[in-house]
Amino acid sequence: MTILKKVYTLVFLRKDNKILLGLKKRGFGVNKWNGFGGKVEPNETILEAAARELKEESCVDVKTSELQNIAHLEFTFEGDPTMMDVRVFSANVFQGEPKETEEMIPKWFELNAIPYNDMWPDDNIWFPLMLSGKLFYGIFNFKGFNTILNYNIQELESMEAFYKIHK
Ligand SMILES: CNc1ncnc2c1ncn2[C@@H]1O[C@H](COP(=O)(O)OP(=O)(O)OP(=O)(O)O)[C@@H](O)[C@H]1O
Repeated sequence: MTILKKVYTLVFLRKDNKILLGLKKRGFGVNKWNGFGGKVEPNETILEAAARELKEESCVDVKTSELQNIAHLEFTFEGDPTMMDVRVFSANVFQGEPKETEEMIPKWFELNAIPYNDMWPDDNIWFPLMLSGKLFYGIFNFKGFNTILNYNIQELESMEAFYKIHK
């Protein structure tokens, strides 16, 4: 039974038909390529957390007004009562060049060369929706960290409308 919910951010930068991913050097998702993000702290908004985590992990600055919320993902892991509630954002306006940090090694990838084999297994399910500009809501139920027991994805008309009914 899911009884706890933790809110996370996940930010993808886009430039010239490329997407910025970071190779996680430690902690949850170590050795996987992913967007940049982490837990929302109690004293900040979700947008502030998204910009802060991007800065901490890649040294890139983004204005919160440039972050477009494109998806809501929910991850559960069999036997773990915590649900990860992940707010996904994309931005194509930002300041500074990505640099390696203690947490991530950043790299731009061509959209036809995304390293799905070295990413979370849910990514190759929902990246195509993100890359075709769709808004969506996905839930994924994992067994361990490599097996998806079941999932469901729904395309959305607008994120605002979704959050009006999904609190
Ligand atoms: C299960 N399938 C998944 N697929 C794609 N992305 C996933 C994911 N599960 C977690 N994520 C993302 O991974 C980051 C973890 O963040 P994480 O490093 O744990 O957070 P934070 O930096 O606050 O932690 P510490 O400060 O190290 O405790 C965070 O962006 C979160 O959205």
